[in-house]
Amino acid sequence: MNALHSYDYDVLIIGAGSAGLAALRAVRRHTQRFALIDAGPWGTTCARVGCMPSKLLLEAAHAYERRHQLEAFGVHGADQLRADVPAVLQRVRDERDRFVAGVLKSIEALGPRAIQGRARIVDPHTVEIDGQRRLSARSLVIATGSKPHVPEEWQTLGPRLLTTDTLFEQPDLPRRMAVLGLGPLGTEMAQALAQLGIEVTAFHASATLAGLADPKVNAALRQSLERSMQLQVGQTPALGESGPAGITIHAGDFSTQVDAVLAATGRRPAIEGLGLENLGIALDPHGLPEIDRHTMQLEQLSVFWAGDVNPDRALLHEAADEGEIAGSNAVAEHPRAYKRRTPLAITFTEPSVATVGLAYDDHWSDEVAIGAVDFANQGRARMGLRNEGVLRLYARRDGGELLGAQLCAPAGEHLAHLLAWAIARGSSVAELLELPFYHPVIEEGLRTALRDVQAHVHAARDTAPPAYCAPSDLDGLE
Ligand SMILES: Cc1cc2nc3c(=O)[nH]c(=O)nc-3n(C[C@H](O)[C@H](O)[C@H](O)COP(=O)(O)OP(=O)(O)OC[C@H]3O[C@@H](n4cnc5c(N)ncnc54)[C@H](O)[C@@H]3O)c2cc1C
Ligand SMILES: NC(=O)c1ccc[n+]([C@@H]2O[C@H](COP(=O)([O-])OP(=O)(O)OC[C@H]3O[C@@H](n4cnc5c(N)ncnc54)[C@H](O)[C@@H]3O)[C@@H](O)[C@H]2O)c1
Repeated sequence: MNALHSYDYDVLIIGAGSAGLAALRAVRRHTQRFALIDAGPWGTTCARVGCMPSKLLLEAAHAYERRHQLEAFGVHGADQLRADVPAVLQRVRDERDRFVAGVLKSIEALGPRAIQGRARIVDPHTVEIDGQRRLSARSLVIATGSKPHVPEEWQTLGPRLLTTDTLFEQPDLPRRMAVLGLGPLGTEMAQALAQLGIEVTAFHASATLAGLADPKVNAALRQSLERSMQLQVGQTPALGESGPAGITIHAGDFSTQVDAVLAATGRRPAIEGLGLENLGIALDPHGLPEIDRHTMQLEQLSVFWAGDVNPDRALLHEAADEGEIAGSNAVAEHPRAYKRRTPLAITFTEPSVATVGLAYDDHWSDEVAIGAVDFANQGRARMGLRNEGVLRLYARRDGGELLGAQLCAPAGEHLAHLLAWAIARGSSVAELLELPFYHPVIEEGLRTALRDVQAHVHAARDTAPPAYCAPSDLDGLE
């Protein structure tokens, strides 16, 4: 790259989250003339209030939930078990703090190149910090993340309104809670709270839970959630009276009283006061620029965009990829276009939920063949009393290329990875059926779904199994 020393820096990265830190790693391979600006708190959303504490809470909840199966396994006395919610939350924070400490250590090592302050863009090469000093750079990376969005009426609840920014800081949780919004985040937290013994009523404005477009998978998730909580889906809840006795919430004819509300009503890009209007580019009605997701470049500017500030795929691995692309292009002579990965999104409920590759569409024509497995009678799942959920596969009818999947299934997070890897490699269903399947494993359920979809595929080539695995042997294994 041309080091144009008329600027203070080669690159300024705004936002030290997972995307900003990935951009930093890419930038450092080429130049040491960079600075990382964050308004704080430092430590990343993922480690502080996102992926890590939420999964820690879910692990505790799932462990406690297993007590319901112990009697059936022949293990007695599980009814004596109690979840100590303050202790659960303390472990969440202790472990979370370890993850955050690792991030903070890497920031400290940057010395003065880590700048504390709120950044505002003045022009495509200039950033103002806290309205005071100005810094200039050849390139900017904007990675300011997102923030919980809570409809105004619920904000009147004051401290009885929680978001995932505040949930994990609670010393204890009340007896009755409402969860508003069952996107991936609300679904995870509603199940965690319910499994820990809190009376949860979950409200969801649409009928589609955890972003699932496939109605059969959605129905399976709904059935599983309803075992531990009261669900009100398909209408927007309204806040009724709130007093010392509780908070009243209505949804149509239904009403209930709770002690606190967790709002999981979506997140919005953190662009307020960022000065995007000073870049001189077109912004949509939400104030967001159009982004080329292969270069992460904003129009022809030397300004790059990464992470949840782009609401397109607000996931950790996508934020990291976008940071890598943005950082690499911020120091490149000419921005390069990078291939993006196969879509993969997981919701860590039990059974877990995933969307892989092409998402289900109600309007698909005959070009897409669908296959499925129901885990109710799947051998290994039954052994572990985890026999619920469905997996649906979508393949190109002509030739059988695997295109996508949605699932709510035992070990779903692992099945989803196998499927994402197969889709990324362009594998056909027939090719996947040639691969080994051990016995007895949950993956045999995936094989059932592969066979089901294969039955609806028009083979493009000779799909006879290889000689070492005759068709009759395959039948015998199930
Ligand atoms: C509860 C929860 C659970 C999640 N679980 C998962 C999961 O299991 N798997 C998964 O893949 N994803 C999960 N996610 C999503 C994942 O956490 C995000 O995709 C990821 O953290 C986004 O990283 P980021 O760098 O874009 O944003 P952030 O980490 O939020 O970083 C943005 C940074 O920018 C700073 N900033 C903002 N504005 C300014 C400004 N004007 N000046 C200076 N600094 C500024 C902020 O202080 C912040 O530090 C979860 C999210 C939440 C909330
Ligand atoms: N495990 C994971 O991968 C994971 C976990 C959490 C979040 N995330 C990511 O974080 C992002 C944010 O997730 P999210 O679940 O917060 O947001 P979301 O936008 O996906 O879901 C919020 C849901 O709340 C509903 N809603 C909005 N207002 C409502 C109201 N007043 N009452 C009831 N329902 C209401 C909406 O219909 C929407 O479906 C997602 O893009 C997701 O990719 C991922």
